[in-house]
Amino acid sequence: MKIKSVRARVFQWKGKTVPPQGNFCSNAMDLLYAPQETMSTFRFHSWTVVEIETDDGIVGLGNVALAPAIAKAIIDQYLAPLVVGQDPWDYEYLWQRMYRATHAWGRKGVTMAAISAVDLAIWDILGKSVNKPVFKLLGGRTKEKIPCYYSKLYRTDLKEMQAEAQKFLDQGFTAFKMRFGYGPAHLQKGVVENLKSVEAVREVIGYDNDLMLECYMGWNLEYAKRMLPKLEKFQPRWLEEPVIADDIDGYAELNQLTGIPISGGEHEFSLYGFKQLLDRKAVSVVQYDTNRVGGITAAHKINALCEAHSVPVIPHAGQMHNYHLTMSTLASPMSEYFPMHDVEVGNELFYYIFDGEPVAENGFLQLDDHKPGLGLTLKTEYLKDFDIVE
Ligand SMILES: O=C(O)C(=O)C[C@@H](O)CO
Ligand SMILES: [Mg+2]
Repeated sequence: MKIKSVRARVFQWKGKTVPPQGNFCSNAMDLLYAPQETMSTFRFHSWTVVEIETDDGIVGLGNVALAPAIAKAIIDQYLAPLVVGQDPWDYEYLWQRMYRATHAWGRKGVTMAAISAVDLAIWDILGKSVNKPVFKLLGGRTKEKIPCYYSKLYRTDLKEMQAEAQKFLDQGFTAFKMRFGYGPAHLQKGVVENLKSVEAVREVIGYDNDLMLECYMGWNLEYAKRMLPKLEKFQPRWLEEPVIADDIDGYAELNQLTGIPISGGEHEFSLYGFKQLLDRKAVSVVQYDTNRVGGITAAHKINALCEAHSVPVIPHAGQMHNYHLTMSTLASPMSEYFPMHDVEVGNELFYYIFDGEPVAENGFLQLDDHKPGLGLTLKTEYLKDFDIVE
């Protein structure tokens, strides 16, 4: 079997979006004076879809959400020529070819995200060519079904957050991730508001359900050191991305500071990036995203590294490319789960592009043993809401 063609298209959402609401998610731009709404650079309103066709007519689907137009350019100009004419079963060789050919300017960020999209499509081909789901090629079914946590609860009016938490508690979720709205720039009032929001959600879900706290790189070391002791009484399962991804020393200091585990990794890349995080005990939960970190080829290696370090892997974002990694290893106890809703930040855009995503039931997800490859197809229902750039 040989790769015949690589097609990368950018799906640009032009449908309805929920307008940004104030401080609904702390983020790295909060620490700067930013004339526009600070979360604007972290909205995912476009997505690049990669379709790789083989000489015997199998089409593999990959995807990338980070800087999708740039990722497409990297795929078209640099990565596609490296894989066309090659055997997709030589996936390690092809991954190394893409990684080393772009090493001078790649390694992390959008280049590794572009490599991930090509790698996902290759693994989709592999599964389809042997009529097996990808997780069966990685280690098989390690769980009867995948526990997942409800992830949204952006900072809005406290009563609205409580109603949202109650709605999904009633749907059987036993784990919830909420977002802080405030950071160092919002002074002591922001500290009080942050603590109020955690108290409000705990009031609804109680203490026999898990609560995870998301900072999305919006704090700094000094502020996180002030906040962590104040948060201990709420017994969070983890505090996520308190500082920017490059501040590994900051992560490591915070991870030893209190009994609250620090999580991160959705903005880290490659096996080497996670070796650094684990060697320095910077995180207690690893959260790579398989469409960023280097695809399935890289994520599978990182799963083994995490197993050796006894650090759990709970990939960022849910989505099918991550579910296969979680299903295939005991090192990954659960998945993140975004429900489908109106397009807001954009993590939910995946549902408008692809069919095949499992819907959570009572806080669990199921994968089909008999659905080959990643188990996704392109959805046609919302095509009118996208401009598609070839
Ligand atoms: O789901 C996460 O962990 C994210 O970081 C998503 C991002 O949009 C902030 O909520
Ligand atoms: Mg996150």
